[in-house]
Amino acid sequence: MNVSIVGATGYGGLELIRFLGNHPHLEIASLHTSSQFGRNIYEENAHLMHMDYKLEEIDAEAIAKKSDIVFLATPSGVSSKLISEFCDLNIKVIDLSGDLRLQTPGEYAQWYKKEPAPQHIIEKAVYGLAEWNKEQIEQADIIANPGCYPTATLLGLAPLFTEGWATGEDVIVDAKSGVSGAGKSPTAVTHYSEMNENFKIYKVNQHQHIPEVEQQLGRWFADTKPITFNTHLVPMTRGIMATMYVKVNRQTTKAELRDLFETVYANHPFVRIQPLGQFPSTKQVYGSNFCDIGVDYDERTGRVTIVSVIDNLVKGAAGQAIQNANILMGLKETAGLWSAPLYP
Ligand SMILES: NC(=O)C1=CN([C@@H]2O[C@H](COP(=O)(O)OP(=O)(O)OC[C@H]3O[C@@H](n4cnc5c(N)ncnc54)[C@H](OP(=O)(O)O)[C@@H]3O)[C@@H](O)[C@H]2O)C=CC1
Ligand SMILES: CC(=O)N[C@@H](CCC(=O)OP(=O)(O)O)C(=O)O
Repeated sequence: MNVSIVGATGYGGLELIRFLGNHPHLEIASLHTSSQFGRNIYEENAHLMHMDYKLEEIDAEAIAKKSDIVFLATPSGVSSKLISEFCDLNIKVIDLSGDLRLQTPGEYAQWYKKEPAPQHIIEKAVYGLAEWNKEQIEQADIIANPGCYPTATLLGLAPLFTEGWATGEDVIVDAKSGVSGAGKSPTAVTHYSEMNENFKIYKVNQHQHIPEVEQQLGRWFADTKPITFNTHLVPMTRGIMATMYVKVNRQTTKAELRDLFETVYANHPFVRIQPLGQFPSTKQVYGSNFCDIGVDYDERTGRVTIVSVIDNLVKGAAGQAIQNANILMGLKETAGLWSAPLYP
């Protein structure tokens, strides 16, 4: 089966190329750019010197003739425009941006400060949280790949919200990301001398992933109230850690809580639950599609602490997009993705 990538020169696109290069069933048919036509992908990306792909312009009809799936690894505000061109063609679309995730266009305009995609397209898009929406993903024509922070957050909160443990109130998410989460172009916030030996909070109570997390929590548990969700930049290249604090509607024990997580994710190979008393670090998932989760119950406060880590570029972007492509094409979910994290 053939796939094409639009936005191939960005971090998400490059990570798609890295994994697809080893995929047993998906083959890269073409790579597309809005600014580097005719150049070879390795010219600015020396780590791909063993590959030979000319960057092509973005022509939806030509892409649909070559490929079964197109990945849009483009900034928000771009897919919302490109998507219409692909919609009437015989090709599946997996969008890595935030453009198709929010079902209410007004909410997208409010949080992204951009024009939303057409309503009929948003309605067709299936939210690609691969562990939870598998049946819908199998039938989808358009997949909205989840954001990096929402992936770590939702996988951590899902057992409580789907199994009737959540009160729906007072959820606090304290999340941190490596700098590659901000994409390839350096900015005044992300360049070396600003980020090295620094630690920053940003978009306080205004992060665009807040409505995405609340939307999915509300699907699982209708009485979900607004969450507190804040994000920090850490001077590392990859990785997200979301530390979450949640009140539950029962007295429990650490062991019972861990059993819940273990049971819920028993058939989901990419989610690994830590033994009791152990908590994950970002390095243990580096370069991989795993989401590792540690849990604890604080008897003094009645709060649950959940720590969830992913690699933002893999499970948080390209890896989950390929996992979704696998589900969409009826392949084994782990195809092309079953590799150990890079360590140390
Ligand atoms: N980085 C991360 O950890 C994550 C990113 N995402 C999302 O994935 C998407 C890609 O992110 P990322 O790869 O980090 O971003 P980058 O900024 O690294 O890359 C984006 C790419 O999009 C292309 N592009 C820019 N403008 C246009 C345009 N007008 N039309 C078509 N293509 C364009 C550029 O390539 P060229 O100039 O060659 O066209 C660029 O290389 C974003 O929406 C991001 O929010 C989601 C989860 C995690
Ligand atoms: C570290 C960092 O800056 N991360 C970005 C993630 C952006 C992203 O993935 O954007 P969408 O998913 O909304 O398209 C941020 O916090 O905005």
